[in-house]
Amino acid sequence: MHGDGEVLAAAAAARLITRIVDAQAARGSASVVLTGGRTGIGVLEQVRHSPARDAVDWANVDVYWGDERFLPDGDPERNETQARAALLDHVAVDPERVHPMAPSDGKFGADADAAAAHYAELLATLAEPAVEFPVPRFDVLLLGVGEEGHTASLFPDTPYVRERERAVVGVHDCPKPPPTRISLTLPAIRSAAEVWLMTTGAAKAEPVAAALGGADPVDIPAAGAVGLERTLWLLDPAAAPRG
Ligand SMILES: O=C(O)[C@H](O)[C@@H](O)[C@H](O)[C@H](O)COP(=O)(O)O
Repeated sequence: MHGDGEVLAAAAAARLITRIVDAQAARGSASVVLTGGRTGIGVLEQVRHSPARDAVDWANVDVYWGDERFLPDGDPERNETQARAALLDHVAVDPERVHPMAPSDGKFGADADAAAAHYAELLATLAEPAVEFPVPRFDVLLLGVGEEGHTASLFPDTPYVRERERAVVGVHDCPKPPPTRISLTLPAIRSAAEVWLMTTGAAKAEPVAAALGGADPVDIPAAGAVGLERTLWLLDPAAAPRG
């Protein structure tokens, strides 16, 4: 990553470190939901390179994923593999508190729906009692944005972006490879305290403008990604709507 993309990733990394430190000061721990894609992984790399990363008590960070590419364990295209290489392998996270989505050669084999249901159960188990939607408190949920407006692995005009009941779904026939994925749904995403949408480049200007302009999430899934307390768009100049 270089140029404006790198500046954006570094700025987002600084914010992320601050957000985690603040959550830990308030509650003793913090929970972060990671995303895939160049920007999301670029931010994790910037966290790794930041001297301020040592202000975080990494053993008290809960790590989740907002979506995963349903591929074998260790596949270089898995979001988990990339997040570990970018950051998690370099800080003292507690392995018990890192919650990747299942790979396609794990306990559920090639059944992405079963793997998704299992992740939903895990989230429900870790949820605080009496929450509206059965997921843990997420202090910050990171997302990227696709050229056609997808976010996490929720693509336009699919049953998955319309899902209302389940927190996690197996996603099939995705236009962006690989075709099979696992994703949090919009209700799960909307249960996060803060949702940060991060993207760069002119190719993203259109979906960003549509989402900020109040598009229907069925057409532009990123438009439906809203945090309970805050929704933050972190953009470089090329992706930002022109005033
Ligand atoms: O696993 C994935 O592919 C994603 O989580 C996906 O939603 C990604 O964040 C966007 O497609 C943006 O990706 P870029 O930052 O690479 O454009």
